[in-house]
Order: sequence, then structure tokens, then C-alpha cells
Amino acid sequence: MVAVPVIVLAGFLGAGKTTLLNHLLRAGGGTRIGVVVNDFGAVNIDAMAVAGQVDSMVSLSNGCVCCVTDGGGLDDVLGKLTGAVDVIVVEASGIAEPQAVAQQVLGSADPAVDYGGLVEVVDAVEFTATRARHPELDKHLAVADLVVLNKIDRVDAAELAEVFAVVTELADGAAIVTTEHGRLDPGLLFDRRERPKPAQLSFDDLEDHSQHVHAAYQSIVFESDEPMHPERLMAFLDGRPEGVFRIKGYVHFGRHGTLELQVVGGFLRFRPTRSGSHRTSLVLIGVDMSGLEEQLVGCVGEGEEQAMFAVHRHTES
Ligand SMILES: Nc1nc2c(ncn2[C@@H]2O[C@H](COP(=O)(O)OP(=O)(O)OP(=O)(O)O)[C@@H](O)[C@H]2O)c(=O)[nH]1
Repeated sequence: MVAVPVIVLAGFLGAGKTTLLNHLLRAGGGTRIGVVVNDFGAVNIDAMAVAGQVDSMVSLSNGCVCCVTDGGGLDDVLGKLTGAVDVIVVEASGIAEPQAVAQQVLGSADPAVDYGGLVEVVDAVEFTATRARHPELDKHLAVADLVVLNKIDRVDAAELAEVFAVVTELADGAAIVTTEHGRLDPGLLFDRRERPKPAQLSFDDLEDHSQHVHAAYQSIVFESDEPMHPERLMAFLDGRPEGVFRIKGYVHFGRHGTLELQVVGGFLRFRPTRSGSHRTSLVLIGVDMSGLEEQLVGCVGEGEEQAMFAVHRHTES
């Protein structure tokens, strides 16, 4: 039996994991890629984002993969994929502890599972601010086998050099590649001959889940079959509290169609989607988010044509 490499794809909220995964799925050639997606919110937006491009996918939603400690958890999921694919990518939610996920793969009792390394995606734009809020994230870089410094199109050369220097120091000898939209050479992942095990890992890393970054984070899911009012929603988004670091999902604007929404820190972008869905489905992740669900309910309503201007200003063509 040939064991299937299982790559753990980690990185803070919005760093570009799903984007990188979609790139691998498009650029992977004949490699059959199995995917395990794990979203923190109860609605699995990531599963929707990669659906249709993947050979086999299993999604774990409403719980964090790094906290699946009841033995079978991840192993059961991997077992469903190993027979059907050449490589498996486990996309950990943006606030999962990557070393805990890697530890689960390393500890797999399934002989068909081979640990394929830990890839940590870093958002070059948000890196410094995120690090200031979460110094504990430094250790995520220390255990990575490959660091992907992403979104380099959004920083200038001086900022990139500065971030690169800090990442190099923290990455403790791991390879670092810079990317735009996660476009890295799939050969870097699938042809790995050496698969160094993260030496720093111990079961202690797994024991106290209250220490995990996500212990402080909450997620809110908002879903509606009624259209969203463009101006009201934009006012909500423009005035969102600082604690709301990440919003992702789909917004249905009634006769104006459905757009994908991505918010990462101060970045906000709508994107056309081919989903054809007539439903709003959003996950908000952050801290201090009380009252936001009610505010979103207040954004429901049909808007006039000109009300879409505010949305179009933030829409990728
Ligand atoms: N400009 C730019 N935007 C990017 C790049 N990579 C990703 N993005 C955008 O960043 C946003 C977040 O990307 P995702 O791939 O969803 O991030 P993620 O890490 O999967 O997010 P979570 O699952 O919430 O942790 C999306 O709007 C992407 O289009 C990049 O290299 N450059």
C-alpha cells in the first residue's frame, strides 16, 4: 500500500488558504487531490468556495479540527479519502492551532496516512497588525515546513522586505516562498521527499484548548432568503466594529444578484459568483460581536438600482 501524504494548510484568518487550495486544484495536473475543509462557523463557506474543483472533499464544520480529540475524528475523515486520491490537503480553519492538527496527522493510526508537512500561509498585509494582537502566532511559523508569504501584490518593496525579514527569523529555517493569490508551484508540495516532523510538537500542545487562539474568537452565522439592502449593508460593513476581523460568504441583493463577500481586517471586496444561489449566507469571525446579528437583520430589504453603487465601488470585475 502506498501511503498518501497529508498536507496541513494553515494560516491566520483570511491569509489566503482557500485561494491557495483552489490554485493547487487548478494547477495540480493529474494529481488527484483530496481536501478536508474545516470552517469555524456553522456554515461551511470554504466548502462552497472549493466545491466543484476537487476530486474528493470532506468537510468538518462547526468545530475546530485542532480540537477534534476524540480519537477517530480526523482519522475517520482521512480514511474516507486515502483510497481515492494521491494527496490530501487539510485546510485548517483560520484560527486552528496548526501544530495540533499536524500532531493528529502524525499520530494517525491509519497506515495509509503519511504526514506531508505543514504549510503556513501568511498575509503580508496584515502580518504586523495580527502579530501585535496575537504574539502567540509566532510559534505557528516556527513549526511550519513551508511558509507561503502571500498577498505580495498588496505591499510595496520596503514593506515586503520588512515582513520577509521577520518571517525568516521566526520560521526557523523553513523554506519561504512569496506568492500572489496563492499561486505557488504545486511541485513544492506534492513532490516533497523529505517530510521533517515538527520537532517542537508535544502532546502538551493539545491539552489545553483554552490557550488556543480561537478560544477568544466567536463566530456568527447570518443566513437569509430575503434580499439584503445594499446601502444598509454597506453602512453596516463600513461601521463594523474593530473586533470583526473576518467576514466571508455570499450576499443576495434580490434582483441585483448574488455576490461573494470577503472581509479581512480593513480589506473589503465583493466578487461576482457563479453560484446562482438566492440566499445570503455569511460567517463573521472576531471578538466582541454582540448585537451584530440584529444589525444584519436590519439590513434585510430590497434596494433601488442606485443603491448598488456603494457595493459596485467595492466589486472586482
Ligand atoms: N490582493 C490579494 N488578495 C488575495 C491574495 N490571496 C488571497 N486574497 C484574497 O484574500 C481574501 C481571503 O482569502 P481566502 O483564501 O478566503 O483566505 P482564507 O485563509 O481561506 O480565509 P479563512 O478561511 O477565513 O481563514 C479573499 O478575498 C482573496 O481573494 C493575494 O495574494 N492578493
